[in-house]
Amino acid sequence: MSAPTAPTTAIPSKFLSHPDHLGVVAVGFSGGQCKPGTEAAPTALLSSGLLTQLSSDLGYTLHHDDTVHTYSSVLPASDPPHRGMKNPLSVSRVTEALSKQVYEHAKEGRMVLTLGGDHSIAIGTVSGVARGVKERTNKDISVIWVDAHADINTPETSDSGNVHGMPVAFLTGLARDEKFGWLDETMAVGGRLSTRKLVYIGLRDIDRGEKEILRREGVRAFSMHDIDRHGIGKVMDMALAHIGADTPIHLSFDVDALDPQWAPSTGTPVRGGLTLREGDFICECVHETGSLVAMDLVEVNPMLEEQGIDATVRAGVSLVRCALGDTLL
Ligand SMILES: NC(=[NH2+])NCCC[C@H](N)C(=O)O
Ligand SMILES: [Mn+2]
Ligand SMILES: [Mn+2]
Repeated sequence: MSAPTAPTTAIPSKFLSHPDHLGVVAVGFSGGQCKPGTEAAPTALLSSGLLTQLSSDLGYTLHHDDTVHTYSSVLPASDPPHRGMKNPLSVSRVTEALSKQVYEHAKEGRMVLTLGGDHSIAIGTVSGVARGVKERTNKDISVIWVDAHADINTPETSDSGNVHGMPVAFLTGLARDEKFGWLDETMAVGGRLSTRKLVYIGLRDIDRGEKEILRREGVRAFSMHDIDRHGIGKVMDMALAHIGADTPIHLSFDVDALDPQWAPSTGTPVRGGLTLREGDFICECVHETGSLVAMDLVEVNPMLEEQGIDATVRAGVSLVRCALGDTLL
């Protein structure tokens, strides 16, 4: 077995057989919430030259089908609410298809980058990565969820019925539904995501029912309060210590973790968030572990706050570059 080769500046990931190969999946989906626009995010991110930067600056070999997937062939003709969830069948079918795409990259031992789309798509990405990594390395992944929100509502605790507020509940098995039967099968290999293998960073807008779940499950969560108190450096030390060095990491980055000053074009902005530099720092630290196996960038909405689109897209590009090994010096 030959030693894995690293991209120009990036640290080769310990858990990938091809750390310099990057699978890219572009997901044009907005059905996990009610504001149109997140389906246009991948095109905005791609046309800013993100992939060229990843190949020429960072040295990745890209595996991308040059398609922004809308999954129109699997979308149902009618999709009535179910247990209060909006578009349940659409979310289920899209995330099922996405899970397979992501799994194909993960099982080859590539790094996987998914450009959303709203955050409901993480049901597909995390399940696909978990299965691929488990089959290849026999290890369970950890998830670092960077977000203003916890996205751990069950259909019953959710006030909005938007599934982008529920992906963590489905991934952990705190919520189950017969419409998401495929998820039980996909996660049968590695088991559901354990709440002990989940770390939140950037939280500041948590629903009452979610607070109860976080407390009851003892989830490791770093809110903006913790970042103010300890500084982002200490918070990252604590977050990564909780995960440990021998665990593959999936980084799911919701752009609304950043303060709206840096990322205004997003559907559920919350003031008092991370600076862009803090967001980049989180990504740099995760990269430095050498444990990263996948990243999602979600909730960019080019149809909102039109004066802020460029800033939001640039912020997104910067986060991805940092997670994939760009360095300041
Ligand atoms: N991925 C997101 N931006 N989620 C926002 C969720 C907001 C709220 N907690 C809800 O359940 O609807
Ligand atoms: Mn959010
Ligand atoms: Mn989110």
